[in-house]
Amino acid sequence: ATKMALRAGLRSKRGLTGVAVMRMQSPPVNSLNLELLTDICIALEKLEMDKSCRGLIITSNQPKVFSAGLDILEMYGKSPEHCGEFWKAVQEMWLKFYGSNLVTIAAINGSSPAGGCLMAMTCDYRIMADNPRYSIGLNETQLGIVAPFWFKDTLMNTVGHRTTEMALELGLLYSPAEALKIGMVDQLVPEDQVLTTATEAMTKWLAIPDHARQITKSMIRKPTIDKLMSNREDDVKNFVKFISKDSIQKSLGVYLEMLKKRKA
Ligand SMILES: CC/C=C\C/C=C\C/C=C\C/C=C/C(=O)SCCNC(=O)CCNC(=O)[C@H](O)C(C)(C)COP(=O)(O)OP(=O)(O)OC[C@H]1O[C@@H](n2cnc3c(N)ncnc32)[C@H](O)[C@@H]1OP(=O)(O)O
Repeated sequence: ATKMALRAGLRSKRGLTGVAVMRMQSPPVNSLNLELLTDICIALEKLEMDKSCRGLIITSNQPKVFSAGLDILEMYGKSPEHCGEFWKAVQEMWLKFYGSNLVTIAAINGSSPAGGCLMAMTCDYRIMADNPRYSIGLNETQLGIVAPFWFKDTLMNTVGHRTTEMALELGLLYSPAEALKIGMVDQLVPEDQVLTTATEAMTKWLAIPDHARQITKSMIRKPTIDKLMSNREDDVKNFVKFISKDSIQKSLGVYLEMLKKRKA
C-alpha cells in the first residue's frame, strides 16, 4: 500500500469554501524525500486544476517540525542518476509552489530549516508558531553545501539583499521573533492558533478578485521563475556534480552523524 504522505481536502467550515489544507505527515520530521515531494506536487497539480479551489494552507502533522528540509539521505551515498531525479523533484516542487495561481499560506507549526524554509517562502503569506525553540532559515552553508541561485533568489525576494548576504553566507537559523523582524515570516501566534490564524488570513486574501491577484503575483515572480526554467538542465548537472564530490559527501556524512549524536 502506498503511504499517504499528506492530506488535502476542500473544506467548507466557517463559511471558508474553496480552501484546501495540506498536512505533511512523513515521520519523524517531514524531510522532503522523493516520495513526499512527488505526493505534494501531484496534490498541488490537482488542486490547481480544480475550479472550486482558490486557496491552499500547508502545514505539518508532525509535532515540533514543519519540515526538516531536503532529505539528506536522498543526497548521501546515492548514484548520480538518483541525485538527478531527486533534484528534478525539488525543482518541480519549487516551480509549482512559487508559480501557483492559488493563494498559498504556510502555517509553520514547528522548525523549518533549509528546504523547509524554502517551501514556506514560496507561499504568499507565512504564519509561524511563537515558540523560541523553533527555528527557520537557509542553513545550507552549515552543512558545507551551497544553496543554489533559486533558493537565494527566493530569500532575496522575501527579505532583501543585505539580509540575504548575512543569512546565506552564515547559514543562519532564526528564532520566530528574529524571523518576524527580518520579514522571513509575516505573523507569529501561539502554537495552537497557527491554523485558525491561517484560515483568517486566507479570508482576507480571498477577498481580492483572483484574476487581479494572480496577474500581479505572476508579474512579480515570473522573472525569478523564468531564470530557473531556462536553466533547469544545467542546474541539475551542477547539483549532481557538486553533491557527488568526495568532500561534499564527507561533509554530509559528518552532519548526519552530528544529528544522531545530538539526539543521543
Ligand atoms: C554550486 C551549487 C550547485 C548546486 C547546489 C548544490 C547543493 C545544494 C543542495 C541542497 C540544498 C539543501 C537543502 C536542504 O534542505 S538540506 C537539509 C537541511 N536540514 C537540516 O539541516 C535540518 C536537520 N534536522 C534538524 O535540525 C532537526 O532534525 C529538526 C530541528 C528538524 C527536528 O529536531 P528533532 O529533535 O525533533 O528531531 P531529530 O532527532 O533531530 O531527527 C529525527 C530523525 O530525523 C533525522 N533527520 C533530521 N533531519 C533530517 C534531514 N533533513 N534529512 C534526513 N534525515 C533527517 C535525524 O537524523 C533523526 O534520525 P534518527 O537518528 O535515525 O532517528
